[in-house]
Amino acid sequence: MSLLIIAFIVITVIYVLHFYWRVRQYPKGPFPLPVIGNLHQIPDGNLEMWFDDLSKIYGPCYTVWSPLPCVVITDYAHIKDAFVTQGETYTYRAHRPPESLLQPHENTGILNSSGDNWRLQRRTSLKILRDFGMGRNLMEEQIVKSIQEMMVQLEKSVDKKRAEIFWPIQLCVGNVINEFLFGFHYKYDDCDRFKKFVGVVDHHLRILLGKCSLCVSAFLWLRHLPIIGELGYHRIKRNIITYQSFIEEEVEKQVEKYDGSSEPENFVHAYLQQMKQSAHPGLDMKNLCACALDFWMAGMETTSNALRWHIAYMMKYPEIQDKIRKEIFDIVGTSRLPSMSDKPSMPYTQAVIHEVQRHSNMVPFLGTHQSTHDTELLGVKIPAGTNVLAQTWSVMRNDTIFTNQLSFNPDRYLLSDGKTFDKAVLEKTIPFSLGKRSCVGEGLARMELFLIFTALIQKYEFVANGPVDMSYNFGAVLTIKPYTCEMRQAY
Ligand code: HEM
Repeated sequence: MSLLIIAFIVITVIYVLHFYWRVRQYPKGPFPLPVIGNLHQIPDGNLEMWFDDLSKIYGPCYTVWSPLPCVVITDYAHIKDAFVTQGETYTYRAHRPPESLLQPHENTGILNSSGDNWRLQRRTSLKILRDFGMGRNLMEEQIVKSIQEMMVQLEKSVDKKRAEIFWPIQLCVGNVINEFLFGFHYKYDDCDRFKKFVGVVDHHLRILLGKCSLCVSAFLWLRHLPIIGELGYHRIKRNIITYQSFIEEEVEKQVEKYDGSSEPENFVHAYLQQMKQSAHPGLDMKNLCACALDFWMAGMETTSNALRWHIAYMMKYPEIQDKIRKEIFDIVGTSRLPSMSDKPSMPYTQAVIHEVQRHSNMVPFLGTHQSTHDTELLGVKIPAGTNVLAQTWSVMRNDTIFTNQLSFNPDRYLLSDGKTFDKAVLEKTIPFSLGKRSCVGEGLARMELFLIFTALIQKYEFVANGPVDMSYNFGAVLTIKPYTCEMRQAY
């Protein structure tokens, strides 16, 4: 018995010494405890604020033990050094739950894959996106079609004194992705299936960041325990399985329809054509489904939520709303919808879109990047295999290039002529991240934000029903709380 106790003490001492030896290999952060790391200090919500507060104590590069070591970087210089200057070193993702649960097959798709397969899927998807954006610009046509349907819906069925614009915007953005991926639109009066899966994604983004999932991520065996396993693993997995089957059904339908050689009409067709033409073993059905799932997941909540933020800011700052509408009327008039060819002539509107993205700061930190080998970040040693979490929220909130950072001021993006963009300010506005893993859908998202936002402002004046509440729900995407508004005809 006493031998067992001595063995236990010796093992514990070795473990503790080894743990603190490891702690010294990483940038200094809040003091971690053996086994649990900083888990006891990690707040249940608003992680972005906690990370920001820590950066004021430990600087812009520090480690949080969750209980796995995670290096947090919170300023532009470190993010640029990691993802641009040393881009190749930080392209891997951490292959652990909860992120890895998104895909039914390991290392498939774009969002959570790594290495050669990530490179292949990203390259193929970007090629398809580019092909659809060229020539007659299918992407713009699809967005305009979705806008027209949304406008009809807003005109006929919404109580304009207390309008709820949540679903019209969601369906408009959802239909753009759906049309791009699978070539069909949901009808406004027949979209229960769509609503069900939006609910699944929304739930996923909320439950993803809980403490239980952090524990399971560090100690995989915990998923077999009753409560922690349920909260940190099984409920996330169950939630996402319904969603995966929805995507697989839609892909299947397109596979049956497409002959493999005619002009592709949507992403699934184009990917099938690539499979046939290149015969690359990495281009297969598993990866096709995984990419489609990533696009649905990454492209819908972000863009629809961004548009809801835009309208909320317009209600809070009616004088800015009027100024945009004046620019729209001057350049586009009222007889047609705004188009992408109008964009270069509308610097003020562009400045407002940049400022909404900066100020709402709705993607607080990026998916985990992992270092592939021992390296240094601006002189600080980072061991191979370290998870790096970049908090772009802090850059866009604190960087001194943004004078009066907390005020909402679109003019900060324009030089005194009111037309030329201030490149230094733009450079640090990074809602889509930087470098090799930056957002694949950035071009599409920017097009949607411009076309949908300007179409809404052209047609309606949005007036708040009472004080505008700019608070948000915390999650992987910071979502503005649901609101109603009055919609007055603008012309
Ligand atoms: C306002 C809208 C959007 C914002 C703010 C946004 C932001 C981001 C951010 C911050 C990342 C993470 C980059 C990193 O880890 O370094 C990302 C990745 C990604 N986004 Fe977006 N995104 C938006 C819209 C879209 C759309 C419309 C699509 C597709 C149709 C899309 C597809 C993706 C994909 C596939 C990735 C993973 C890239 C990779 O891991 O290589 N996003 N996005």
